[in-house]
Amino acid sequence: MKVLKFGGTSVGSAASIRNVKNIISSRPGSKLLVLSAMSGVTNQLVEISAGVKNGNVNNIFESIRNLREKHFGLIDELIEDPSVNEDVKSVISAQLEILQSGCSEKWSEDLEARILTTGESLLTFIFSSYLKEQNIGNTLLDARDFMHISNLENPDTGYVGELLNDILKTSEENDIFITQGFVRLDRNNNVSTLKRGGSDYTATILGAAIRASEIQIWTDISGLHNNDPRFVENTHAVAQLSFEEAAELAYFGAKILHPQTISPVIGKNIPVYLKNTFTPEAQGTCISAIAERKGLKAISAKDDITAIKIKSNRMLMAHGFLKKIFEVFDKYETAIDMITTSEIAISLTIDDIRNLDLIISELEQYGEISVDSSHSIICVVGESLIEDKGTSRLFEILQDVPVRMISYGGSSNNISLLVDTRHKIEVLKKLNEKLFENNLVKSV
Ligand SMILES: Nc1ncnc2c1ncn2[C@@H]1O[C@H](COP(=O)(O)OP(=O)(O)O)[C@@H](O)[C@H]1O
Ligand SMILES: N[C@@H](CC(=O)OP(=O)(O)O)C(=O)O
Repeated sequence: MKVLKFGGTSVGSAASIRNVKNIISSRPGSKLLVLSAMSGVTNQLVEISAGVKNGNVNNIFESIRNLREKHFGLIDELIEDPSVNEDVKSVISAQLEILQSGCSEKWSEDLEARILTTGESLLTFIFSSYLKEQNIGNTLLDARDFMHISNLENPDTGYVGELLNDILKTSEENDIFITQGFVRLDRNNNVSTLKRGGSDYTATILGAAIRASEIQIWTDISGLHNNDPRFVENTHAVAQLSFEEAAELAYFGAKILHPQTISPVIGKNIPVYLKNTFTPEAQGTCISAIAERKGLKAISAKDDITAIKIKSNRMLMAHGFLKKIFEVFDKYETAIDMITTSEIAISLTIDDIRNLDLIISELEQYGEISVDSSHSIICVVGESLIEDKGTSRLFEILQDVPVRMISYGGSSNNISLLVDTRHKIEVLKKLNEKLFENNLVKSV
């Protein structure tokens, strides 16, 4: 079985959905399709949840009306048979009524998750009905029956596999299974999400769970590009990446992949292909166990980074100092991304600032604290990158930009720079021009 994930733009209109149908019907073999909500829908649901939180009821009704029009319009374009059309609309109406009655509840994280995941339920039902009307047999699976993920960072794919395989065994004889991305049940069996963009993660969790032969992530661009195409011109798709290279790029901001997408498949050695729904013939990117070539592959950037500096003379020659600092971050379950030290100071970065005030007040006992928000980590990635003699040019290129921290040597595949977000686009452009366009860094 292969797992194929189609993102919001791939299911964002009737024309795109017809492309998806052509892609799946031209590829033989059994498939598990993971679908996102239509593009823009989850953003609207986020606004609805915010409306419930702030008591802004008028906007909620307006937004639910918009969602109804959008999905009814899609049904009218896709489903011709009047009685099927009507049946599908009545199921969608019922789901929107559940959404609306949920909006009269008191806001909670649980309610927010139920609101946010409605888009995937609506779209998968319409898509499954459309395929059936086109005589393409399929079974719609409710992700809440098997996406039982207690630990978001380290999902138990074995358990998910047991639940899903039991369901697959008793399902009708179909080659095509369809389920919702993004949704999970948490340790208390409440509906929750895999965080924004999480359908990619659903695909790799399910791929690992059923030991799929491969995972395909279909989106609106032909593979992972060597730089962020939203900010930089003349980028190109990277044909092949190792799991480690792709994991670094996803974690450090390459938006095409949810940050945790790669981790479930590394141990299972299942290849992941990134493909374009709108030009399916394009090669895209293959992510697999070994990097086929060494050297620079791509650059990504992760925003909303906060740098914390702890300055203390007590650090001089002292052992155990770093342990105490790390214990504070551990206590507040806050992950550290970058770290540099000198004899009297330590600088580190975090992206989760929910407990920043508490962390700072505890760190103050160890030294003088300074905090810089609105920074970006620029991550330069490639197998054995630091053996590449050309990388020293990186610092010449950036001599005009203030670099707050550098991480070099932690992994041989990655050099990270911390810059003020105001300089991010300038840095991405300069690196693209000098490292790729002038080809200063050669493969080692
Ligand atoms: N390095 C990169 N390579 C490819 N796409 C990238 C990269 N960085 C950012 N992107 C953006 O990611 C988008 C695809 O991701 P996303 O919008 O989440 O798609 P989907 O809705 O299919 O999940 C692309 O349209 C592109 O603008
Ligand atoms: N619909 C969810 C989940 C998702 O992964 O969407 P997409 O595949 O369009 O990034 C979101 O917008 O966050």
